[in-house]
Amino acid sequence: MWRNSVNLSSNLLSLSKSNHNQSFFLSSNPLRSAIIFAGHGVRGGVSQTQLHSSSGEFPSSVSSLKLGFEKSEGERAFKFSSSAAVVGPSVATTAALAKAKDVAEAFRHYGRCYWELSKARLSMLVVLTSGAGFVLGSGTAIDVAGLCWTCTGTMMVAASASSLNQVFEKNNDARMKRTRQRPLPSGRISLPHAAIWASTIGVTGTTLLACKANMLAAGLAASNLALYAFLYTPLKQIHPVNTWVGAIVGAIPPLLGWAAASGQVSLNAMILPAALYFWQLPHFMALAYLCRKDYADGGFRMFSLADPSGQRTSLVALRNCLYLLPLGYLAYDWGITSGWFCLESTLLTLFMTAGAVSFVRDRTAKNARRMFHGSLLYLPVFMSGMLFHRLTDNQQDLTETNPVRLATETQVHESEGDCYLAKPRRGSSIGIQSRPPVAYASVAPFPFLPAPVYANSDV
Ligand SMILES: CC(C)=CCC/C(C)=C/CC/C(C)=C/COP(=O)(O)OP(=O)(O)O
Repeated sequence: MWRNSVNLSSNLLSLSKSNHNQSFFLSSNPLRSAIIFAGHGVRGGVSQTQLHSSSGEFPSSVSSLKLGFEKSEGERAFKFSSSAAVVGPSVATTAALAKAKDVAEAFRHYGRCYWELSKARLSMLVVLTSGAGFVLGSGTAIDVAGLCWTCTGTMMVAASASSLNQVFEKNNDARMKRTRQRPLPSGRISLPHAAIWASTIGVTGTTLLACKANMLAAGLAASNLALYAFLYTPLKQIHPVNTWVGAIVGAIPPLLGWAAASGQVSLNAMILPAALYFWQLPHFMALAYLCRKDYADGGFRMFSLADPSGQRTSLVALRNCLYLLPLGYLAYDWGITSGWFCLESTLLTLFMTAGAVSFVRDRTAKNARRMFHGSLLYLPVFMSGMLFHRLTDNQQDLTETNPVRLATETQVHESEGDCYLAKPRRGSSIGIQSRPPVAYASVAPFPFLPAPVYANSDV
């Protein structure tokens, strides 16, 4: 590290417009500095210039630099007068470096503020759920570009929702240990700046979804933003029902993804949203129990506040774990995944339920934390399992319309370690076709015989 300090005319460079004898100061605000530099066709006049350097860094702010300039018509170059010819370029370099450093610092500072305002890790989880919904809602081929656009749009709208949430909760966040270091309560960014950031990315993300996915996906994203920022957020200070409203907010992104891929929402689009809805209750009940003092300090009316013993909180968590149990079977029954997912999902849910049972029986912080960590594990495993065992339309097609091919391909897949025996996807035109009895008969006892093809099976 080394320090350059510029010592010009009693440590100041005088920046003046010769016509008006007006001084300009290079602001520590990089934007202002940039505007000052870019906005004037100037010739720099520097006198009694002296440079000295000692160990350390560049001055973090150049606000103490005062340069003398003569305005020169049409000349945009940053030029020094001849009296400064010897040291001029060094001074220019130093000033430019200081300015660049200021700009870089501003980028870092605001970048970090935007990252925190966006609750970036939560928003990325939201994007994962939306991406998973997109893949599940895709037929046979996944539109990768569409997936990327959907994820980008979802990220922007989710970031906007989280930023608005912090704009509205600035004072509450200031009173909570967990949140008082956030950009707004800590004063690192102003309220209007945060609001402008939130609005800009919200509008951009929604527009992106409307243009690159479809209006249904954009509508779901915008409605979800409104639900989170304008209903859930104020409800947190009014009524414990907020957790259930928040669970709806968390459940919508996979539906958004499905809608972006397929242009519609149907019953079989609901498995992942339902999983997210029920999953959030044990997750947030554990959090609300562990942080109940903090929430009370912040003025939030969480369910756990009115339940000092934690009994009702733990029962809500357990009940919602149990609601997760049938989802694996439904995913299989509705033709979304193979039977393996039914098995895996059931085991996984039983694992999380065991955590909830321990919490019900012994309501300690340790058990609440265990249930919380179990919930953290649950979601990625559940989603990965669902994606891994998902059935494409072609695979579902095999189950109903071409049993011979099904039998053959099932053998192939069984030998590969995964059998995708599945029921037809509900609501799919493939799944509801009925086949003439002879077609069934051709499978067994003579599976090698081709099934007769009927031009119109209704006849
Ligand atoms: C597409 C779109 C708009 C998606 C939005 C998804 C989203 C933001 C989900 C968050 C769900 C939720 C209840 C979080 C907790 O917020 P909190 O306010 O209780 O958290 P805090 O106490 O940490 O502020």
